[in-house]
Amino acid sequence: MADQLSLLLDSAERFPLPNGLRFSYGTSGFRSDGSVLGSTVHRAGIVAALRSLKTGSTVGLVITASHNPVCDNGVKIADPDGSMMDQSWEPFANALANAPDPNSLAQLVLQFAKDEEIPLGSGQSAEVLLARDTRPTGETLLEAAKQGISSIIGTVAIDMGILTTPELHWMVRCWNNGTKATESDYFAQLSNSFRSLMELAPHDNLNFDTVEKKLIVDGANGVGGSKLEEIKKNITSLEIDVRNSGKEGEGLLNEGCGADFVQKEKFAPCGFSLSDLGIRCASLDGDADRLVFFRLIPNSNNKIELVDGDKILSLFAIFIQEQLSLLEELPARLGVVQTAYANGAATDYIKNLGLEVIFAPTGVKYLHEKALEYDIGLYFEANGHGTILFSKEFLSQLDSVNRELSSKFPGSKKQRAASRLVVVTQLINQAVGDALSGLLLVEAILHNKGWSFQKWCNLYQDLPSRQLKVKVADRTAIVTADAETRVVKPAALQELIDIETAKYTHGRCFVRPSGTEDVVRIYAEAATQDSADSLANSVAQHVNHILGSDIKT
Ligand SMILES: CC(=O)N[C@H]1[C@@H](OP(=O)(O)O)O[C@H](CO)[C@@H](O)[C@@H]1O
Ligand SMILES: [Mg+2]
Repeated sequence: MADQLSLLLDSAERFPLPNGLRFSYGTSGFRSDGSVLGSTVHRAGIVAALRSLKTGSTVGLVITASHNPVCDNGVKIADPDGSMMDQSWEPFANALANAPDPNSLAQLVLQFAKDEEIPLGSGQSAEVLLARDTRPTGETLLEAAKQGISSIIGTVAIDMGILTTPELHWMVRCWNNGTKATESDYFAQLSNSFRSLMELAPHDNLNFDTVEKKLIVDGANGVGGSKLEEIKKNITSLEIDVRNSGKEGEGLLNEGCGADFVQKEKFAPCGFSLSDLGIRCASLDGDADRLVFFRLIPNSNNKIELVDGDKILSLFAIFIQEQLSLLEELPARLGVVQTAYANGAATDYIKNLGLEVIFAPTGVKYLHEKALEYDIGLYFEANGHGTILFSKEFLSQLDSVNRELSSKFPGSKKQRAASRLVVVTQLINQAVGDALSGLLLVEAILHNKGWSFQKWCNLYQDLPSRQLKVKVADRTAIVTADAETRVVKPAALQELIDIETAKYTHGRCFVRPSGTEDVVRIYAEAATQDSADSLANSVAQHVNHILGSDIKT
């Protein structure tokens, strides 16, 4: 233990906590300006090493700030099954990130190891897979993570290189399952399962004219574009044109492009023009875990028709439900998880399909957790982050139904439905929402259904909505309940929200503190855009009065 202590102290000495800053493991890990994150990432390395020791499995650590500006960076930890680190460890991660000096850091580690019965210093080995996105501060921060990891005796850091966030999560999951886990395995799994699903399209409802072969993808000048270039080498049935791929001269990461920009601004990203009219387009975020689709609207100054996470979710739900309806021998409890940001029209649409819809607070870790409660759990945030989870029991039943049908009724409708489901389980990234795997699944489903982009858009009409953000002195003064749909503190605020909302047809409004930015977010929905804008504005004024702030859009 003495060796362990001196190793920790020496290592922590090299990464002092910057003066006056506090770090918090928010909705999606620690995030801040990349230049001040050395100590945080070093300490996240320690947390990851301990997590690996505790679980006796490999864990992951990824350095990224997703859709945030290029100067930002961040770090998050993946658990052995590829999901986000168990939330019960977040308070420790927070305490460690803010430990004022090496001594208190070491004491926190020793105490936590004792409380959690982590075999620290026992000779047990541990492993952390590392990855980073393309941000300029990534390389230095990766070194900080490595030093944090190696300050826990017996832990090995394995650098997997520059990856999308979902690739790293996928690798951790495969590594622990003992299945192939390299990047070329990931590419092969995606392209092979995509090809298989395309080939399983019913022969009788195909109309190749309506499903355009061409897709233009905005890579947000992040890490996803170059990965898609690799995947597309093995795909012939779809013509993919990658823009904003992060190559020299193409523009800055997430600036005027990317899924966050497209979804919030409802404008075409840079690099797109009127010559792209009529073509189906998609947009990834900087670390390729979010996905939205869009199409330019003629004569509209680059405005777009948006297909957001809610509509991707609806498409996936319809497709899975359709296959299941052909397979009465395969009963499955299907559940859909959304957040309060889901458009009311989307929720109504999914409920009308006869599906169970439940709500979770913002942040995929919360949605993922709820989706695990079903045989098939589908979850999406409106901003395009989501996936489909299949329970172990369902997967094994599906496998045996598929085998039986393949031997008894090969080529039958039922057998093809079972095969489609099998392929979906291989194409979708079950570790975490993955823009690349989601994109290929969307494309294969549109092809299977013979659906044009228009048909998909027309599933339902979104209710007009408006999002605002307000900077306040202390956003933690707002406490919410019921999956963030109600403010419980300050109570007067909820009363005012209720009074404002009641003034509008189809009015809905909620307020919550962001988990990634120092702001309070306001969301409003109503029958017309003017009403949604006015509802959001009046609630923002109330937030302003009660908490003291400036309104930002
Ligand atoms: C309204 C919104 O889009 N919120 C985003 C944003 O979280 P906030 O807690 O709202 O800042 O970033 C999260 C991480 O990417 C994402 O999960 C979430 O959906
Ligand atoms: Mg992201």
